[in-house]
Amino acid sequence: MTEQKFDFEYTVACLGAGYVGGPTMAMVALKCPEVKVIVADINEKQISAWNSDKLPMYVFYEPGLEEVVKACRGRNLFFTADCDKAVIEADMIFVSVNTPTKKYGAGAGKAADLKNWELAARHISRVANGDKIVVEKSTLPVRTAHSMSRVLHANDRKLHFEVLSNPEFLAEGTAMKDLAKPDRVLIGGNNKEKAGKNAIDRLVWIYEHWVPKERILTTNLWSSELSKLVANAFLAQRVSSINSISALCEQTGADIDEVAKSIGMDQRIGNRFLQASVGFGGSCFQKDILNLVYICESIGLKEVAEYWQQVVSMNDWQKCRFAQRMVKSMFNTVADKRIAMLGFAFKKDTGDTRETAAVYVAKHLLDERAKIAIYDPRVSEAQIKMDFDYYEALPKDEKFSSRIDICKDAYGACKGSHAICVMTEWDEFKDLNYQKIYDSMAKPAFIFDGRYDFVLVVGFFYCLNLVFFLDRNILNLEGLKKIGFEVYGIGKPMPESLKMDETSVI
Ligand SMILES: NC(=O)c1ccc[n+]([C@@H]2O[C@H](COP(=O)([O-])OP(=O)(O)OC[C@H]3O[C@@H](n4cnc5c(N)ncnc54)[C@H](O)[C@@H]3O)[C@@H](O)[C@H]2O)c1
Ligand SMILES: O=c1ccn([C@@H]2O[C@H](COP(=O)(O)OP(=O)(O)O[C@H]3O[C@H](CO)[C@@H](O)[C@H](O)[C@H]3O)[C@@H](O)[C@H]2O)c(=O)[nH]1
Repeated sequence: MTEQKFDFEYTVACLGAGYVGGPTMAMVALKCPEVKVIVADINEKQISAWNSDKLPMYVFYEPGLEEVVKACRGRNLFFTADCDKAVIEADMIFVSVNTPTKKYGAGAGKAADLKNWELAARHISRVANGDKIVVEKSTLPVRTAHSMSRVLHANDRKLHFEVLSNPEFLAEGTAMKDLAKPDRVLIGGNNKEKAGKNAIDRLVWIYEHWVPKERILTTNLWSSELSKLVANAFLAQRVSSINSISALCEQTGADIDEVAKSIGMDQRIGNRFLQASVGFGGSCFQKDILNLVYICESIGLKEVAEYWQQVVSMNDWQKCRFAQRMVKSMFNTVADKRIAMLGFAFKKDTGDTRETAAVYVAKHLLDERAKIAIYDPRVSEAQIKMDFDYYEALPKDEKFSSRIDICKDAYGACKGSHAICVMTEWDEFKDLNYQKIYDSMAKPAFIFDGRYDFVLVVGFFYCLNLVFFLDRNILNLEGLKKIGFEVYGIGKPMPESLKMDETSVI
């Protein structure tokens, strides 16, 4: 991308051009035309994807993103693999590198792996030619800023680096909307010192271009770092809570739709994040809660650690429960049966598959020797293959192609299958011709709906105009029953035939 010459008032760079770094910086560039924005990544492939004419949808499918990138790229938004140049040019450097769960050594399976963050900090310290503001955009354990400040200052050139925490709260699939109209922007800094206050003011100035001042919160560093972990823990806790109740509904005849609506209309509880599902996925919830658990364990807060651990354990149980329900319903065997999996992404409107519930359900079914036919409108075959490897979902000595069939559409996946499981709430799954699908399947034809979608309903309550969500399974379960399907919906009263199977011995 050739760079045109403009006099920019200020330059920001971002190390890490992933799901967060790319969209976040694109929004800064859109809203702050006088600011030059450079997004740098050590992964050259990633950078050439951002610089390509059409953003590869399997890499960055995010509604509204392409339009913003096209409007700003080459004007005040630049993507580069030259991280040195980005650091040298920038007054402020966001660090938005990945901080996955550590897989080795102390804290393996729980603690955040800070390797990338430390490398980025060392890089900045090594090549910077002047004082810089360094902004934590990645999600990090509380008190990371302290360690990072030490790493950054371990240079012999007497440079000063002011570290801020500015965690990101966007959700994938709605990232551009979330960035354009955030509930709040959180900025943590050393608000006791002049340099810290100046740095906070600079970052506030950026966001003030489009975010109302009252939505920009400034706090101390540790509150900001911790708030990000806590926000995700609370959100995930709601999903695990409603999922725990979904199991109770299935056994008692209560209906999870009705329960969620009834409790959600209580304004103290609120109606969002009450959609029961096969389990939460995505790169953040599990990782961030485990990180919180690890921090609590490390400082001896055993009871607090156990409390939050249960949110993840409940989620694991829900994924497993869903897969077991499938096996039990299908006469306790799925060996050599073709099972159509509709959706593989961890939620709709994204091609992201990190920690997707689909791969865990698939693993369980493959252990039971099923054959799986997968269709997802935004996830490539290569990505699915990588996920099966990464999560070791395929039994040893089994070839991917002998057990997994990646299909071009839902009809192809369902054809000849004994069962369908809906793993992602893609809108297109609501409008399929289910009669045609039923006719093409082995009988009895089962359908297991692991997802809820919602319709927005505007209701009037006294004089107040209340907006609430009415939950429902992604599929019209009653309609499917009329066609002849054996239907299972999360949190729906279980049919008597399935209840019988529940008590049977494998
Ligand atoms: N994905 C989300 O929805 C989301 C939302 C809020 C916060 N977060 C947090 O933001 C951070 C980034 O998440 P993500 O989903 O964008 O990750 P990602 O894996 O999509 O992107 C991270 C990028 O950083 C690059 N990178 C790694 N080390 C680097 C270095 N030293 N210099 C330059 N580039 C480097 C990688 O090549 C990769 O492209 C994580 O801490 C995550 O927890 C993610
Ligand atoms: O009622 C609900 C809501 C969500 N989910 C599932 O929970 C997961 C996470 O969904 P969501 O939070 O919408 O997506 P993420 O992109 O993972 O966003 C979360 O994680 C980000 C990374 O930290 C944060 O920035 C966001 O604020 C936070 O919502 C997905 O599998 C959803 O299907 C449910 O099962 N039921």
